[in-house]
Amino acid sequence: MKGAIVALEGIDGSGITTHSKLLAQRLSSMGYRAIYTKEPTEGPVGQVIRQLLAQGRPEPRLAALLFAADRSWHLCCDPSLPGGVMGALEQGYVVVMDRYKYSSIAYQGASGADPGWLWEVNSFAPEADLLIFIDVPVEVALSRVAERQRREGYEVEGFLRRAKERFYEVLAQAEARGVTVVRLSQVKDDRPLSVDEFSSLVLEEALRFLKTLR
Ligand SMILES: Nc1ncnc2c1ncn2[C@@H]1O[C@H](COP(=O)(O)OP(=O)(O)OP(=O)(O)O)[C@@H](O)[C@H]1O
Ligand SMILES: Cc1cn([C@H]2C[C@H](O)[C@@H](COP(=O)(O)O)O2)c(=O)[nH]c1=O
Repeated sequence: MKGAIVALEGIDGSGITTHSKLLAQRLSSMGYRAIYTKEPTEGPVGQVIRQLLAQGRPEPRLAALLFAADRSWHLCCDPSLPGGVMGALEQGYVVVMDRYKYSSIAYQGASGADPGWLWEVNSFAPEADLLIFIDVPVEVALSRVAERQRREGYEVEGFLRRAKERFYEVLAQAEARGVTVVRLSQVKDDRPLSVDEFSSLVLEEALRFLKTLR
């Protein structure tokens, strides 16, 4: 099977890391050649990004260019993957991405950068095959972020509300670019779904998509 990029996206505190890792684990246990990876990476540019995020919100064009540079390294050269993301895809991996280019268009867009320019700056990166957007109320996401020892630059209510609005626009634009987009709410009948319940929903959507590639 040719490889595929399954990108999980959402605002801080929506559970992207949790559910990306669980998805990669569950796909692997079912016999898929699946691998988890994240952006920003732990590579040289990713480390610079972390330093800037610890100080606040970077200037949007600077942030966009740094995230794009980190993405370029991730695609070609990240040693945690067999030949970077592109090498893993060539070897037939399902690459489960804990954030990808769509975070940049939403977050740096919400910071004031022009969306058209953001799409252009990230046009070198292949589109995801499947984009799963984890939809949680901002209040729920914020309550989870509040439990952390340290907050990073984007983890403030007003900004996350803007970023979430931008994500809705990005999802439509991604779909227009041929990406299969699935928006999954973490709340059902006014009740937040547990980690296991939501993880099963994510797996179900991923399996439904992967079966179309066979
Ligand atoms: N469906 C869920 N129900 C309850 N708690 C959840 C759910 N999914 C994730 N969590 C919890 O929410 C917290 C944040 O999850 P996680 O670190 O995966 O968020 P994140 O989206 O990656 O945030 P950030 O992008 O800021 O890193 C964790 O404590 C995780 O256990
Ligand atoms: C890939 C990417 C990420 N961000 C933002 C989103 C988060 O606030 C931080 C760090 O991400 P993490 O999931 O908490 O590790 O970076 C961004 O603004 N632009 C991007 O391209």
